[in-house]
Amino acid sequence: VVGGTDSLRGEWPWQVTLQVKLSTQRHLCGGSIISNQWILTAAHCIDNLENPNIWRVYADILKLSEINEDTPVFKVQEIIIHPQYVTAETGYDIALMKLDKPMNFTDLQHPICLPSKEETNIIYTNCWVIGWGYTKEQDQVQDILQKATVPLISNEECQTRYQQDRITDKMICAGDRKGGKDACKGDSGGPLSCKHEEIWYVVGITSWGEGCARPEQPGVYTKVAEYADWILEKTM
Ligand SMILES: COC(=O)Nc1ccc2c(c1)CCCCCCC[C@H](NC(=O)/C=C/c1cc(Cl)ccc1-n1cnnn1)c1nc-2c(Cl)[nH]1
Repeated sequence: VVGGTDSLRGEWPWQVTLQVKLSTQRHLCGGSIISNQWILTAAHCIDNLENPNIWRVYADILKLSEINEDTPVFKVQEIIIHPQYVTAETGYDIALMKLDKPMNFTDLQHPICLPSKEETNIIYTNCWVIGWGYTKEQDQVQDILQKATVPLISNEECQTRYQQDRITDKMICAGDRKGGKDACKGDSGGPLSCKHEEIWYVVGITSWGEGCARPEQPGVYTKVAEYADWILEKTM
């Protein structure tokens, strides 16, 4: 996250770090707890990593350095990638991971609400991008989970910023016109979390953008409300 600050422990109890264990293990993407056995993330995180057995899911983590062999970990029994996904820029950048066992919820690890399809005309004014990603374009993954507020912008304005791409109605954009705050490498798959009438919703999934926090280059997120039916069909 560019332009963010350190999160507090328990501030984002639905945020998980999705890690891949090959010869070594490392953070790959963010994800959101949406039920006791399902994690929501971006399909592009799974590119060429479709084998569920290599994934490790950690919840209730503030610092990546707190993860070691003794840290409670979830394995993944199933990965569902949206059937129309090809690349992040062309959309359908959404995937589900089924945990090998149901998670016990605590104050520090529990789900975020899904926005419902009917609520696609809510004006969200309190949205946060969260992650352990880079704080500038050439950087490295951060130890402490970062947070930054970003304003949602209209798809019409977003389309004017991305003439080479098609900003579809299943995408949502966020960022200040002057830049400065945005997701960056290592944040993708994580939630764009918006608080509305005292309840938090996963309004977006961090997907793509041209550089990080550049002026007039907003972040592009998968618009979760447009996939409510698909998520319920796959997870119920
Ligand atoms: C020590 O461990 C590490 O360093 N891990 C580790 C460290 C970094 C990375 C990995 C692992 C995952 C790579 C493959 C999967 C994922 C591949 C794509 C992914 N993109 C993003 O996270 C955000 C994109 C993004 C999103 C918005 Cl909304 C706006 C601007 C964006 N950016 C534009 N340019 N940069 N960001 C990414 N993630 C990384 C890179 Cl490198 N790129």
